[in-house]
Amino acid sequence: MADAKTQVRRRLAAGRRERPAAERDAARAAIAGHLTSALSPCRRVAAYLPLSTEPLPPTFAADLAAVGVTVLLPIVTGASPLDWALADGPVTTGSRGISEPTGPRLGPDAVATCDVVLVPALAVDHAGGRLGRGGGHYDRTLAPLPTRRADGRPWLVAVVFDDEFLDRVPTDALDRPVDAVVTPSGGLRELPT
Ligand SMILES: Nc1nc2c(c(=O)[nH]1)N(C=O)[C@@H](CNc1ccc(C(=O)N[C@@H](CCC(=O)O)C(=O)O)cc1)CN2
Ligand SMILES: Nc1ncnc2c1ncn2[C@@H]1O[C@H](COP(=O)(O)OP(=O)(O)OP(=O)(O)O)[C@@H](O)[C@H]1O
Repeated sequence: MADAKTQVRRRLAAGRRERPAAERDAARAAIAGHLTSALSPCRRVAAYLPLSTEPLPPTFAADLAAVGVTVLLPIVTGASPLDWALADGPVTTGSRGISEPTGPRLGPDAVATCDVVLVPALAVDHAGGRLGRGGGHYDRTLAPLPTRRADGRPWLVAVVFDDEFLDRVPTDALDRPVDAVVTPSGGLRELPT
């Protein structure tokens, strides 16, 4: 029998596939507006190139770079923590249909040098619990960061549609809570983690 996370993931992934394109595009535009104004003062941001169903516009990383932010993008390297490269060069199609940057690899530790990490999620709860796609890529990547923000680590921001910000999502001990969530209608909100 599929575990609790798998069942919730299936439901949320189906919801994303069924979401009308016009609704998705309006949500993407709202999220980009919230994030661009909040993140434009940052020095370095770890973003990602979205899949076709995700609530971030495909141009978001380039748009943020265009306002002077250094933007890093993830590269999947098997079961290791994600590697990173700058968003300023060409992209290629990497593992599982994800677009990946082709520039020099900065190494997994580069994530720690960012002010903010945008974290993809299928859902987030009010305590910062995050449900990802199940690869554990972000959990492994974020695990080495200090637990407390006072110890100097990036702000972790999950990006979801309105109806994916839930009271509770299934989590386990390896799941790293996020510090904030951005939704189209709610904007960028800090979470009590
Ligand atoms: N945009 C984005 N980049 C990311 C992630 C993510 O969730 N979103 N990841 C987070 O860890 C890592 C890649 N992990 C992934 C895990 C599963 C699938 C996946 O299920 N792909 C489907 C196609 C989905 C679609 O088109 O919507 C497939 O292979 O069938 C993709 C990426 C790193 N980069
Ligand atoms: N810090 C870690 N070190 C090693 N393995 C880990 C770590 N965190 C998670 N994993 C493993 O990764 C797999 C997927 O974890 P989980 O279901 O929490 O993924 P997820 O959070 O949905 O995915 P992602 O982080 O890619 O968005 C599990 O087998 C889990 O044991």
